Amino acid sequence: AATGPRHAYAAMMSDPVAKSQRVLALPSNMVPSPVTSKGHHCSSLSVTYITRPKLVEVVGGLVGVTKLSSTCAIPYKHSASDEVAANNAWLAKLPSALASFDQIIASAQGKKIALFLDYDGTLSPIVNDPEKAFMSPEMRAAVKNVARFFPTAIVSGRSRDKVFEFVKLKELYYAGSHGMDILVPSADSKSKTKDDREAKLFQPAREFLPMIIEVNKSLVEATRSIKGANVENNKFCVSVHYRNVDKKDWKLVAELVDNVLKDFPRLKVTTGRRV
Ligand SMILES: O=P(O)(O)OC[C@H]1O[C@H](O[C@H]2O[C@H](CO)[C@@H](O)[C@H](O)[C@H]2O)[C@H](O)[C@@H](O)[C@@H]1O
Repeated sequence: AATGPRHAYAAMMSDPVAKSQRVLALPSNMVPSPVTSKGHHCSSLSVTYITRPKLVEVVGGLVGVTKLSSTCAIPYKHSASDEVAANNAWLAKLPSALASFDQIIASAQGKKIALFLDYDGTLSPIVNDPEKAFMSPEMRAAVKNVARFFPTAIVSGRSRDKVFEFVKLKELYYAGSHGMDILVPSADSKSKTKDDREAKLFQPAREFLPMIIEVNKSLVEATRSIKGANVENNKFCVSVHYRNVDKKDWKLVAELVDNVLKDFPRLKVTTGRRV
C-alpha cells in the first residue's frame, strides 16, 4: 500500500496510454482508515483504487453541478462598481479552481485526496434570505457520489446543524461555525468498538458559548432599527447580514457591529458576502 501510489504515478508518467487506463492508488481517508459501504472511519490504514477516468467522472460531476449553482446566484440588489473591482482583485489573487480542473486532476495522481467544500455560494446559490439557501437534488446527488470515493467535508460559517439541515448527508464531515464545530461521521454500525461507531465531535470554542449567546442578543438589539438587517446565530459565531439593507446604511451597520464588539475584546470580526 505504501509504494502503490508511487508505482501508479510512475506508470502514468511514462506511458501515455496508461494515463487513461491505469489505476490510481489513493489512501482512503484524511485519517488512515478503511472505506466501508457507508463511508469512512478512523481505525486502520487501507488504500482505495480509482481509475483516472472514474476520478474525472466523479469529481467532474460535482464541478459541473457547482458551476450551475454558482451561475444561479440571484443578482445583487445594490450594484456597485467598487464591489466589482474588489471581486476582480480577489479573483486575481485566488483564481477559481474550476478553471484549473485538468491541472488539479493531474496533480491528484497517486495522492491522498480529501474534498473540502463550502456551502453558501458553492453548493447552494446565494439568495437574499439565508433560510432559503437550498441545495438542489442534483447537487446533493453529486456530493453523495464523491463522498463514496473520498472523505468529504463541508466547511461553513453557518452552524453545523443548519448546514446538515440543508445537506442531509450523514456520511460527510461537517465543520460549522468556521471550523469551531466539527463532526466526524459515525462509522459503519458493524464496527467493533463503540468509539468507532459513534460520531466524533470537536468543539474547541465551547467555553465561548455563553459569550456568543450574549453577543447575539446585543447585535439583534443594536441592529433592530435598520431595515433589512438580519442577525443569524451560527452557534460559535454570529453573522450580521446587510444584503437587504439600503446601501446608504451599510456603513452604519458596520459601526453598530464594531460598537457592540468593543465589549467583547476576545471576539474577532471578519467579513464575507454582505455579511
Ligand atoms: O464562510 P461561508 O460558509 O461562505 O459562510 C458565510 C455566510 O454564509 C451565509 O451567508 C451567505 O449566504 C446567504 C444565502 O445565500 C446570503 O444571503 C448571504 O448574503 C451570504 O453572506 C450564512 O447565512 C452566513 O451566516 C455565513 O456567515
